[in-house]
Amino acid sequence: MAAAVAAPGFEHMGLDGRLLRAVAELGWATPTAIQAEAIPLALEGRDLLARARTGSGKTGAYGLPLLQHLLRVKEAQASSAVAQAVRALVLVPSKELGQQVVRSLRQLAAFCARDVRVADLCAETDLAAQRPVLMEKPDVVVGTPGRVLAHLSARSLSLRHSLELLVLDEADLLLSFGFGEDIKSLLCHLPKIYQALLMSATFSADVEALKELVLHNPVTLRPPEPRLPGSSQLRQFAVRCGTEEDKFLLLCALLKLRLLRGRALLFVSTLARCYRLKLFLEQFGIPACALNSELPARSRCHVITQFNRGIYDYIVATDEEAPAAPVGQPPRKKRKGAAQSKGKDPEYGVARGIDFQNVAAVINFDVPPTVDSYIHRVGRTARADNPGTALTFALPEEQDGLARIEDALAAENGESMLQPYKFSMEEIEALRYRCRDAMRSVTKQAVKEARLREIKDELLNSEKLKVYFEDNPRDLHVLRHDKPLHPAIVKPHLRNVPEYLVPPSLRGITKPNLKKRKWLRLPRTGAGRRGSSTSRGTGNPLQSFKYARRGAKRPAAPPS
Ligand SMILES: Nc1ncnc2c1ncn2[C@@H]1O[C@H](COP(=O)(O)OP(=O)(O)OP(=O)(O)O)[C@@H](O)[C@H]1O
Repeated sequence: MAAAVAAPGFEHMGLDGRLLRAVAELGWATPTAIQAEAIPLALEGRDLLARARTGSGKTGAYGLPLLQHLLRVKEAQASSAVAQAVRALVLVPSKELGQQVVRSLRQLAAFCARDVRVADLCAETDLAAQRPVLMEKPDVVVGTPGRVLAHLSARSLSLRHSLELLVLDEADLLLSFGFGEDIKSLLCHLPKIYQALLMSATFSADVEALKELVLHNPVTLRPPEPRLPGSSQLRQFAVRCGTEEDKFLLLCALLKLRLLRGRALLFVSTLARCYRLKLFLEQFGIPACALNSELPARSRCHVITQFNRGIYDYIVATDEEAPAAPVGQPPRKKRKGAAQSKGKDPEYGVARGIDFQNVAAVINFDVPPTVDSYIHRVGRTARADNPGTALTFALPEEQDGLARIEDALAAENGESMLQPYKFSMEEIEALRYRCRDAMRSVTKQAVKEARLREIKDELLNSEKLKVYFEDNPRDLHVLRHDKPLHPAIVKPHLRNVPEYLVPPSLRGITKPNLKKRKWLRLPRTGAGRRGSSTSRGTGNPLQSFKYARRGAKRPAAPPS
């Protein structure tokens, strides 16, 4: 993370002591570049348009001045008769991000929780259930534009006389998710004067249009840094695969032979592929959670929370997002109708903004559709100052897409960022037969059945999350989302990899049949998270063939 060296530390920013305590508790020693620039300006009351790379601490950059502002108002409120009111609104593009923002704001407000109340409108409860929360006039409301507008229209929320601060988080995504119209309608419910902060990982023509709508004479912050961390923190590899089978084989070798150390997010292009990959991994006894727009929001958020507690190692995610409208064209119409008719949640978003913790690697099992989508997916690793690795698997027909990404990254960084991942497939040929066997078992029908079963299970889980676990949060860990979805097709022998199938250079070193630990509860403090497994040791989770015996023929390791 690019910390601002010359900039003042948090303690010199004029922040309330309670906020400084929270910052220290989170283990934030110095402000990040964007925080160092944005916080003083926001505290002066300026409108901001801020772009900073993924994982660079944008939430703190707006969260701290927002809370500081509210604390000041509270102080004044104590001495005069100012009424309690909703003074700040944070608009987010997805429920997952909303939940995370609420969590971050509450962490930052941990020592002034009685003074500042944050309401979460992203939970999947219906409008009526959220009304009592809004009647209490929380100081901050966090929600998607659609949900906030619904409350404004139903008059369960009123901002016209009280709003003082508006934040648009992940502004580019708010538009590409089709919230443009909602935002426009929502603006009619706001007062004439308020401070606005617009945060985005990317700047596009759409964001410019939004800037015109909501910002007044803003300061534009664009720290001169590429959108992803440099190669000393984030190693990015392009893996050219000859066939679809090669992709599955390579992934199987990486995970089963423990060539890839640490936890990983695996991104695929479609829902069917999400379940295909999950079922494939199940064949080898590798549990993974699926994360996609078909699953109930409560389950999705629970998966992310549990992953961040260290309970799962792998998530297979589909980030289906509407591609941004071409430059110069108006933002797309909301895709609500189409998405909902297929049972998908238009307010779903995993690749963007979610602060997955301790992700050693992002694997693009399919090449992302756009450069932005690559940036956002890969931005889930190497967050804050942790190291990370990104591997992008590309079939011959995906090479053009990969080349576009390579060119864009090279133009941004002034050098080529994607290194070729030289892997000698011959070394893992012995696993090919098993891999083929597993792929054969994962038929279209099996995928369809797994998908249906998952939705059914997760709807039940979601209900449990609502009615039972809300009252008994200590029992939450018993609800898992990585159980096998189709045990009937699992061939038990595939779970164990006999020694003769292990590449000679790894025999006696890697332990593919060792049972993985089931539970790992990581401490939730900032300091604990930052001293994570990913940041220990060499920092390179691909320790592939580090242990290869001298003289033994070894498959090529990624260049270091
Ligand atoms: N000053 C800081 N020092 C150390 N860690 C920090 C600091 N500020 C934020 N972080 C941590 O960095 C991580 C990323 O922060 P955050 O989610 O705000 O990034 P972001 O810029 O919003 O990313 P994205 O664009 O992907 O949403 C979080 O785990 C957060 O706790």
